[in-house]
Amino acid sequence: MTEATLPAELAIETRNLSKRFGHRAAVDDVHLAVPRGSVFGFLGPNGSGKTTTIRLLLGLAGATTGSIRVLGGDVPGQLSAVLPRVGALVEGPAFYPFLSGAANLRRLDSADPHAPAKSRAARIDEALERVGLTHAADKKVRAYSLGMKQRLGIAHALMRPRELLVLDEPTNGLDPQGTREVRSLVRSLAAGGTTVFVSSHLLAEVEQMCTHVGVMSTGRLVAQGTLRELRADGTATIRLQTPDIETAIRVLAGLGLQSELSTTGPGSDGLNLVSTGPSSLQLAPETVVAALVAGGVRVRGFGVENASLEERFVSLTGEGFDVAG
Ligand SMILES: Nc1ncnc2c1ncn2[C@@H]1O[C@H](COP(=O)(O)OP(=O)(O)OP(=O)(O)O)[C@@H](O)[C@H]1O
Repeated sequence: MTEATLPAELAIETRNLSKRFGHRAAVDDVHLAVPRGSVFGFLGPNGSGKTTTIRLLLGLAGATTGSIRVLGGDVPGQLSAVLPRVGALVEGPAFYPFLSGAANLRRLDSADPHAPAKSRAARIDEALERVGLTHAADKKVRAYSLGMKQRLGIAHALMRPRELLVLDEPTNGLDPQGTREVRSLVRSLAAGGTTVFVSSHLLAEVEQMCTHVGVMSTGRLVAQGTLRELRADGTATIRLQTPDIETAIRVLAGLGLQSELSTTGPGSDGLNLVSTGPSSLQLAPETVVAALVAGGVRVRGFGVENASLEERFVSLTGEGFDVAG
């Protein structure tokens, strides 16, 4: 293997990871590969096993079988070396409503034996600034909106330099404004070089925030890769109306498309052809039409449909996703 073909270093890697509750596998033979520097969207419908996987990654629950490496260290074996380098927001931290945001961070940080007391005040200021809460530092948390509380949770995760942030459904329950705040925060953290592993049941959200995606369905990881790779895994469909069926089939085969006659379409007399091929062919309509015309095909009707990411996920999981954010 040459250097260029070596896989990028992984921030998270699991092999054969499974977690059973009684007879039911909440996580079923999952091989996760999260590259360093990625914003990895862990996408799946409710109940598909995302939270359970995250709890395993953080050593909050034990796996039934399989292995986990986080930032190069074994979990749970090397958890004490790994965890200080990981910031996590799982199930939302419990804040005291009668204390200010800054005072809550002080309490949480002083309870952390690894956190140096000397730099505490400066670290709190910096974390609040990174999540855009400096103006509300002295406000009591009971006066915070949900979005502000969520950002305070992320500030807590950022109190010390982190190589990896794990966020479980960070926009759940937020209003559109809070959702936008958290999404833009995730993007800015990633721009600063932190690997972010973020779970979501919203496809649109993952498309907006993430570079990579892993799709969970009933405990199994049914696809993972870059967003671009997953889009390219779909099917492109071309519909053509022409009297020159034989020639058209030949020309389209030359472009990598398989054709069959169709009874539906604009032509009612057997002149409709439906051709399919992988979306990765990235065929532009003008390219296909030009090839047909150059091959002597009389094009009387033509259309291209590329499978959307949503259709791809529905076909993978057998379920619809909420596509709105
Ligand atoms: N402690 C537990 N005991 C028994 N079953 C559990 C336990 N924790 C989770 N499960 C089950 O495992 C499955 C996966 O749950 P999990 O919470 O990981 O899914 P999820 O994708 O995070 O969904 P959600 O977004 O609703 O939290 C579900 O069927 C759930 O009921």
